[in-house]
Amino acid sequence: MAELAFFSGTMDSGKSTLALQMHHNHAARGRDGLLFTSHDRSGEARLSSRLGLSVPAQEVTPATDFWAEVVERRTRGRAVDYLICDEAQFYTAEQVDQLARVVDDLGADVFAFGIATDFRARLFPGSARLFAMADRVEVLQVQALCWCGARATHNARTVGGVMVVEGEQVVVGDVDTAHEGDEVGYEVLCRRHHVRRQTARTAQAAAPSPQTLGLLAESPEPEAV
Ligand SMILES: Nc1ncnc2c1ncn2[C@@H]1O[C@H](COP(=O)(O)OP(=O)(O)O)[C@@H](O)[C@H]1O
Ligand SMILES: Cc1cn([C@H]2C[C@H](O)[C@@H](COP(=O)(O)O)O2)c(=O)[nH]c1=O
Repeated sequence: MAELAFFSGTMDSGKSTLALQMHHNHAARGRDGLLFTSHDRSGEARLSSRLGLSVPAQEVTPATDFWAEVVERRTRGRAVDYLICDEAQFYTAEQVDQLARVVDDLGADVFAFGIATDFRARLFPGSARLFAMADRVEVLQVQALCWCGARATHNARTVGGVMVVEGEQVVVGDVDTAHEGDEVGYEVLCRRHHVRRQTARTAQAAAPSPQTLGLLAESPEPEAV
C-alpha cells in the first residue's frame, strides 16, 4: 500500500542524502519517481547533499499543485510510482494535503524530508502538516551534535556566530561556514543551549581563559566543614 512518510531531522542530519539514496534504490528497481525541492542551498531546482551529490529537481513554489502534476503526467501515459519531496518544511499545508491525496487516491508513495522547527523552535507550516498527516514519521539515525557533544535537536540562526531570534522565518543558509561579520548562518544545538542562546562561539568567549583556569588549579581546596 502506498504511504506518506516524513523523514525529519535538524539541519545537517543527512536528510537530502537519504532522499537521494531512496531515489536511487527505487529507480534501480525500475520504479518511476519525481524529485521536488524548494530553496535548496545549491540553487533553484536542485536537490543537493553535503556529501557531494546534486541532481536536478522540480522547484516547489506556492503555485505548485502536486495532485495536478501527477495527474497530468499519468494522462500523458507516464508512470509516477513515487515522489521525493525535499525541504518539505517550506511547502504549504495545502500542498501537504495534496501529497496525502496523491498517496490515497493515486497510489503513489510520497517520501518527504525536512526540518521540523525554525530558528525560534517553532514548527514550519509544511512540517506541522506532515506531522499531522503522515502515515509514518522517522527521525534521522545519524545524530547531528551540539558543540557540547549532546544530540542536537534544534536549529539556531546566527549572525557572526551569535544566535539571533528576530527575522524572517525563511532565510536560506548553511551550517559549516565561518560566519564572520554580519553574515547569517546556522548552528545545530541541543535544547539546553538553544534555550540559553549559547552557540559554539559565545560559549568559547564565556569560557574561563587558560590563565584563569591555571589560577583556579593553583588555589587551595576549600576546607571541609
Ligand atoms: N566531509 C564529510 N565526510 C563525511 N560525511 C560528511 C561530510 N560532510 C557532510 N557529511 C555528512 O553529511 C551530513 C549532511 O548531509 P545532508 O544530506 O546535506 O544533510 P541535511 O539535508 O539533513 O541538511 C552530515 O550530517 C554528515 O553526516
Ligand atoms: C532553521 C531555519 C532554516 N532555514 C533554512 C536554512 C537552509 O537553507 C534550510 C535547511 O536546509 P537543510 O538541508 O536541512 O540544511 O532551511 C530557514 O529558512 N529558516 C530557519 O529558521
